[in-house]
Amino acid sequence: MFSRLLRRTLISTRNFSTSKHHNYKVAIAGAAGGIGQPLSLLLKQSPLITELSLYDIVHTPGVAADLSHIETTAKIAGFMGPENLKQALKGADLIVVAAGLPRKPGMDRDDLFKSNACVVREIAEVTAESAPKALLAIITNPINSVVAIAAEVLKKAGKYDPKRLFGVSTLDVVRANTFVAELKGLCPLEVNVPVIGGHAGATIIPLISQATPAVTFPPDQLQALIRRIQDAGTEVVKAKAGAGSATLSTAYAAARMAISLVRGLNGEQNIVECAYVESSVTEAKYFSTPLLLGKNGIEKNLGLGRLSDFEQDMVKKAIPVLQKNIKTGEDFVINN
Ligand SMILES: NC(=O)c1ccc[n+]([C@@H]2O[C@H](COP(=O)([O-])OP(=O)(O)OC[C@H]3O[C@@H](n4cnc5c(N)ncnc54)[C@H](O)[C@@H]3O)[C@@H](O)[C@H]2O)c1
Ligand SMILES: O=C(O)C[C@H](O)C(=O)O
Repeated sequence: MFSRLLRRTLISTRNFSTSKHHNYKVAIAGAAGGIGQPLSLLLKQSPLITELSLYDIVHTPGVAADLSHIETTAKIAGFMGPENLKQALKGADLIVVAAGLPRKPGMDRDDLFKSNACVVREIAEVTAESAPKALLAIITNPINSVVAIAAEVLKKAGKYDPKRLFGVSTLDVVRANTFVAELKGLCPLEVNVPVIGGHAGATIIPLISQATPAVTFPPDQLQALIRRIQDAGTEVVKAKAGAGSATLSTAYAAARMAISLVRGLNGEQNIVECAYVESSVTEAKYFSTPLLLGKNGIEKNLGLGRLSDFEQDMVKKAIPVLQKNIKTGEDFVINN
């Protein structure tokens, strides 16, 4: 009785539930990490996923053995080391990348580029070879730049489909929902705040004017709220004091995004998530906006919607920053 109740609770969490059952293979790169482990646990709860492939350069046999005892549908397989990456990704419908270094206090996300660029390049190269039709969802920072690396690698291999590549910025939406709910005394599950732009500092643009239910704040409280959403990653990095960055809330957010992508593949209607994707909505080549998801990944980019003057100004300021971040990613592929 208890276990059934627990299972129902886990799989009926917001956006995790589904009525149809199909066979989807999801691969997680970086599966033994601070995000990878709880993300794998959350995805093990989804009845839509029948195969969960766990890849890392360390510890995957242990993580896989542990998860494989859980009484849910997904079959678990663990793969360790680059020589097994091809097999880990083979035939995946969705690949989620949480591999690479996290921040320490005093660093910004761009400081991770040097170490994480190669990791994303390697996984994108093997994706092109092993699972060219997979949706590729990248959590690894700096998202603003590494999504461009994956795109360029896939283009080089002749396998790029802009509808299938996503930078996972769901955590910004999750945080915005939580903080707005706290300030207004609302249930967070009923709040939805689109967050557009990118995933670092001033490129994180919460659209409070488009929140549902509608909410308003005096200007100083609005400024403080936006600043808190933009700095929330740093808030966690500081609190963890050298032990890494957000892992549990990221795993929740990434699981929400992954399940939404799989529900889209499964033909469910009206699945909308914000993510950082190739875009013609602004002058920045990649930009996060709400996306309608479907059988081929992005069904429709829902665009910016109506912005307040303040939000328009934030977009204007974010564009040159994003353009610079994107160029860093593109140049890395050209020069290496
Ligand atoms: N998008 C977001 O919202 C968001 C939120 C939090 C963290 N992040 C980013 O996610 C990444 C992972 O964070 P974490 O806290 O899980 O770090 P972590 O160090 O705990 O885990 C990273 C894992 O990646 C593995 N790894 C390293 N190189 C690899 C490779 N070449 N192939 C496969 N696996 C490899 C490591 O062995 C480790 O298990 C970081 O870059 C972090 O900045 C993004
Ligand atoms: O802040 C970080 O470095 C991790 C992540 O991008 C976050 O927003 O928590």
